[in-house]
Amino acid sequence: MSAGPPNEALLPLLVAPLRARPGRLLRLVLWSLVEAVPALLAGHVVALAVDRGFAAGHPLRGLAWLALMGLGVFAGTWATRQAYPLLAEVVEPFRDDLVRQVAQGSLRQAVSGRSVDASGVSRLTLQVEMVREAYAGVLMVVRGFLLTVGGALIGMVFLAPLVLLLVAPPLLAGLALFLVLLRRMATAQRDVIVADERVAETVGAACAAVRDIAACGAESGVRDHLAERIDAQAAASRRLAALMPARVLCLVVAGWLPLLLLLVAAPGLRAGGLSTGAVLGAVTYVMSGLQPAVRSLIQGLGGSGLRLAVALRRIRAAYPPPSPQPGPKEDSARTLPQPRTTAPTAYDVALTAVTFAYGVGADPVFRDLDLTLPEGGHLAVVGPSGIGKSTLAGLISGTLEPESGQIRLGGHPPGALPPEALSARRVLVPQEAYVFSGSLMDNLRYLRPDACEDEVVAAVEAVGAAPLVTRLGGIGTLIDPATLSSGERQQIALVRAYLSPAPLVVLDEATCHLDPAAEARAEEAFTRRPGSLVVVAHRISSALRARHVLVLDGSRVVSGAHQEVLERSPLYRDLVGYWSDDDELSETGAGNEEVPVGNDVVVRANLPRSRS
Ligand SMILES: Nc1ncnc2c1ncn2[C@@H]1O[C@H](COP(=O)(O)OP(=O)(O)OP(=O)(O)O)[C@@H](O)[C@H]1O
Repeated sequence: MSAGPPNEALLPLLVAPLRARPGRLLRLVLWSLVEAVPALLAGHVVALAVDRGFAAGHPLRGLAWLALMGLGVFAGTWATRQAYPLLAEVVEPFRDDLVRQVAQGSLRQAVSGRSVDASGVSRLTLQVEMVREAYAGVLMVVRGFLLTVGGALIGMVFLAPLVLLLVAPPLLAGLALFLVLLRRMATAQRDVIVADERVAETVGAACAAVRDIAACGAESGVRDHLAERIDAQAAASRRLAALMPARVLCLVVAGWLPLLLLLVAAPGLRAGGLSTGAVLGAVTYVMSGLQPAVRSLIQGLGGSGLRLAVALRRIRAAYPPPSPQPGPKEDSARTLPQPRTTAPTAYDVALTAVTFAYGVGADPVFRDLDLTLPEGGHLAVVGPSGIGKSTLAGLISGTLEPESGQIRLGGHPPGALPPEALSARRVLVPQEAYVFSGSLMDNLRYLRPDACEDEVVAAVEAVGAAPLVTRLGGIGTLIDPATLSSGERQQIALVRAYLSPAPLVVLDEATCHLDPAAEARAEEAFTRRPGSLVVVAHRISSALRARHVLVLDGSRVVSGAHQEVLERSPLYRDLVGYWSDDDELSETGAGNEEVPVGNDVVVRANLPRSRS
């Protein structure tokens, strides 16, 4: 999961749910205006009650004014009751949108061959709940602040405009101070969450590997590593805690300083002609309006607001919304996918001195590997089981990062490309195909939602999945992945990849559950598809179809055209020789099925074990 927030402004994100529901927003504003009545009237009513009632020797009249205020409070409370359900109607769809975003982001990662961190997904869904609560809290606090402070300031304008000069400057200064502080607190809060997650990650990994740690005597190393992360967590928490007292300063400046100035200036105001009631009314506006509103704002934004900002940014960073899909193409272009027109990005592949190992201390699967695949290339990767074919597919596709060396996909490190840009360049179909519950149509065009029905049908035909689609009941049918065989799932994933706009297709034994004829049909379709093709060969026939072959045989890497590799690689000669020596099988071509390249049957094909 990404640790840092994207540079995305939060305000538009928070305002968008309100703007998306203008009717509710209007009703909310109207009820809020009614809610503002007590804040607006408070100072005036007190001034009238004092000047015309209590101070003028008419206590009953004074009480009557205060009773009028009671009516205003009652109206405000009734309006609050009406406004709450409207707030819920804004907040709940906002939560639904976020959940949808997390679910769709996970799906996109799964179908494009990226591994999905299940615990990360569950952490994020918890964060969605946190965002929902915090968003509701922030809406309440900000709305309350605007109503109360707005009402009090307008009330003061009508009561005694001079008072505003004493109240507004410290109020604005305190709020400005708080905004500056809020930015620093948001950064500190994010650091605390990231540090928390790092501790959880280390503890989780250590618990899972406790036997290995004990067996290797690595306890002290793990302990030191964990201690480092706990110290970092404590330091982040201390940094956040150190900022908290500054909130009090903001409250003092924005909430208490206006009151102090008012009290100090009271004799002068009285001497200038302001009545006792008006001075008391101004004090009421500050004490019962401004001050509580400022306190709620500072506490609310400093608590819920920070959680909202950090959690929302992390969700957006982990699962950015998909970029808008291009509109449907002209009818004449609907029969085949057009990768180069929909994704006009470069997609040549270049690996330079790439070294990769699974974990520190493990033997590298590749050391100083160089490989180039120009745009439009067709490469088959051949080698015994466990030699690194899937690892190579992962490196090319950006699901694995090299330990050293460079990988470039269209000139960019694939692992560093944003998910959308990566999906626009390449599609990886792993051995275990991913199919989700839903309509077959949604599954097939998941990587190209704008594909029209003709395009989907053409892709189904091309890949040879028409009998499967007919058997399932047509492309509109709902499917349950659990009822599909591995081969059927592979066919669905192959059509999905064929339809995708990505010009580079990486098939990692993606046809291993198909029979040889079905495999040939699918692979030939991808060969005709515009763009590049990398096939991790399950059968040697895949290599015979490719323009270039890369043989990984443990001690070295041999690549070139079929004939060239045949001359240079004994392993490749063995594989192809076995295939062509078997007359009965070679006549039909179905013999390919008997010479799998990438699993244990290789041993039975008389390949020396030392080569693997
Ligand atoms: N996630 C992993 N963690 C640790 N080691 C791994 C991991 N995945 C693969 N390996 C190891 O890396 C080496 C290369 O594996 P890889 O899956 O790339 O080989 P392969 O040629 O694709 O094999 P196969 O044909 O059986 O799929 C193997 O020794 C394998 O055990």
